[in-house]
Amino acid sequence: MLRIDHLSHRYGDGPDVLQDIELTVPDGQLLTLVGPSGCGKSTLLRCVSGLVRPSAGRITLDGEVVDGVPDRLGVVFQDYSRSLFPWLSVRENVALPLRRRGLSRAERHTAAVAMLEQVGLADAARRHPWQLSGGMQQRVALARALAARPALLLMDEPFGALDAQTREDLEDLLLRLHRAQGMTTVLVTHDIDESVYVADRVVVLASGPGRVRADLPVALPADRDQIATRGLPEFIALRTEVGRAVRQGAAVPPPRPR
Ligand SMILES: Nc1ncnc2c1ncn2[C@@H]1O[C@H](COP(=O)(O)OP(=O)(O)OP(=O)(O)O)[C@@H](O)[C@H]1O
Repeated sequence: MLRIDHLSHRYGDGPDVLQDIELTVPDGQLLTLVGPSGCGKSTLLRCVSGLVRPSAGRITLDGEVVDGVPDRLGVVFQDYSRSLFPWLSVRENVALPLRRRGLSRAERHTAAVAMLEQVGLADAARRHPWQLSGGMQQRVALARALAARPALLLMDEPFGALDAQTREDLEDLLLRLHRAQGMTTVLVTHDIDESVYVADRVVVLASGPGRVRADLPVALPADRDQIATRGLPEFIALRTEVGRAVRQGAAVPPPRPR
């Protein structure tokens, strides 16, 4: 279980970016985090990843205080072109984090190939990241994040740079992998439809300073389908509610339409 307890954060002597965040994420939940630009979503993710030490409060993962990068953590960021090592093959990129788990070279090889099969890229194992499309590179990044079977997966706008069709394919891939591995997942997105489509729960942050504005369970059938699910009245009602909470949570209200 991931627990965020009275977390506040400010950079240097600036104003509070996050204020008194309280969240408990049960094991295996897929939580999406949305909110107006600058409300502190990435900062919260950095705190959870142990990369940023919060100014106040604490984070625990399975009861242990997060005060550095947790062992059983996987991360995927938006910028796939910079997150993969261009001089390593796709398989070597995926196998790299497995070194920390003390696996032999042969075991790392086998685990990486198995993971690449799961993301539909077994045939690309010997290629280099720069020889792949953006969507394929992000599949590699996902395979690398999940190869070591993390307990916690953090994703910051992972599909933001992809075209609409590829984005939908990757959303469905994430759902499949999440079902297979059951890792607790926190995904930051700007896309309100995406935040509802992939989630078990949507948390909306308000800005100035960032705090929890809405915490909404997603009561949609577990089997999601890009066309059928998005057409359900429950989906449409929830995306409207999330959209409204995001707009109300912006520090500066958007201009009224003339
Ligand atoms: N390293 C930093 N030093 C100082 N201020 C920072 C730093 N990183 C972020 N901030 C500030 O903290 C606030 C929250 O930024 P953050 O990137 O966490 O928001 P966000 O909700 O992820 O934004 P966006 O949706 O635009 O990506 C912003 O005002 C930003 O300028």
